[in-house]
Amino acid sequence: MTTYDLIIKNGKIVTAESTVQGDIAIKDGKIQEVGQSLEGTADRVIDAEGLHVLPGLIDTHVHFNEPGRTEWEGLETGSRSLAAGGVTTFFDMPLNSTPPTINKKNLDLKKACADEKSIVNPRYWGGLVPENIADLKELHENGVIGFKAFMSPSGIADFNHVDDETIFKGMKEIASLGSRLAVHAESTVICDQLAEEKQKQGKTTARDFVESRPIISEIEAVRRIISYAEATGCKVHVVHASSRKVVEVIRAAQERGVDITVETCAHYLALTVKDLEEKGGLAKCCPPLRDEDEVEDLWAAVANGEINVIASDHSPAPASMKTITDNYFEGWGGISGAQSTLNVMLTEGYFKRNLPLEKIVALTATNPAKLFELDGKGTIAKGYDADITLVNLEESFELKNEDLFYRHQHSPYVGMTFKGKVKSTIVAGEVVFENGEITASKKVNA
Ligand SMILES: NC(=O)NC(NC(N)=O)C(=O)[O-]
Ligand SMILES: [Zn+2]
Ligand SMILES: [Zn+2]
Repeated sequence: MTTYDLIIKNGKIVTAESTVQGDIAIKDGKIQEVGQSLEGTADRVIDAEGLHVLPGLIDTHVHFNEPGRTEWEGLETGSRSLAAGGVTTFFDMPLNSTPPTINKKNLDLKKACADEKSIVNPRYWGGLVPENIADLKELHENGVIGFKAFMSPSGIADFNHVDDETIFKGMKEIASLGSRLAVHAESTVICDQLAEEKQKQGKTTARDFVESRPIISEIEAVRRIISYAEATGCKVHVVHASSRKVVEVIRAAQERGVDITVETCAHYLALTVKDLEEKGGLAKCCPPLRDEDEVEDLWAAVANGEINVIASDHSPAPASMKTITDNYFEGWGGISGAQSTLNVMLTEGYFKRNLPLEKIVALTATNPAKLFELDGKGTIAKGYDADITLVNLEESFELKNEDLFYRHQHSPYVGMTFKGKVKSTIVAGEVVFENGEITASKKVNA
């Protein structure tokens, strides 16, 4: 009889294709067998009767800010929060860490931190900034997922946004490497001009801030990047699209044969301008939250297969930087949400809008694995990595600050009631989170 490290028995196994009751046998970090009534013994057997068993989520967009800005988050707290949220792999953004990931030396620094501290699988975006086109090749050779550029100011002094000339040159280089450019697509001209007008008139409410970063600003930047993609052949991934109107522009380009994909984030599907008004800085991000009709339209885009991936864009900061008294142009733009993506998708998607579980798995695990060529990840099947999360769909809970594993225990999702609770998260066969506790063997004393 075969001996395994772990057997997960009798769960409802969800993949992008189907949901089937069965067992999963794991050894040496890999899924060895998936099937009904598997034979064999194991060091540990988890009874998953009544639970759903999903591939661990792949969060393609987080800012963990390490090295250099761990007072905002860090790889230990950041990765723990992911484990608690059922996420087993993350792609860390090149900015907010200091130094930013814009050359191999800096990438090596970040890798060393993650190797020491992360309890889930790390991957890295490289940055494209006006100063580093000569470094892209080496970053690519050292395994970055792709390159992230800002088309408008990033809010971080050591990560400059790209002017049109740099982005064009960068895209030529990235195309020659066969890699992909991820863009923060907002128009500097539109946002800067509108913000200046508003502030001159003393208009600084949440609504004023949102109006200074309108959907057309995203559309303008996306249209420009599409033109450059068509001219250079560079593959493009638009991050955090806040509206279906942005997605429609991308769809039209896809239909012409442009290799362009799109991410949206849980907060654009769960929160509105009203939350920004009520919760203040906790709900401030760029592009900003939109109104309810936009949220519904974005869900329609999700249901219709128009979105490739859903990420958190976890961009945390200390409470002092998130406090807005009356000027919404002040205060850090970035949402703390890494722990809640699956909760949002289950509560707002599966339960409220009948979005099938299989689609949630596709958007949060299978699609990102395929798009970014992560071998052995993104589904539950023989030979794949044993990156898995177990969820109880019957359990509801109200999210409390003390439930959060972030360095700063705040989030616009606090106070919301979610249905569907993560019970365990397994990374390469090791249970790293179980019943509300981190159980990973990796211990960090930093
Ligand atoms: N420097 C950041 O972390 N920026 C992030 N901030 C947001 N989304 O508000 C982002 O992804 O643009
Ligand atoms: Zn961004
Ligand atoms: Zn981001």
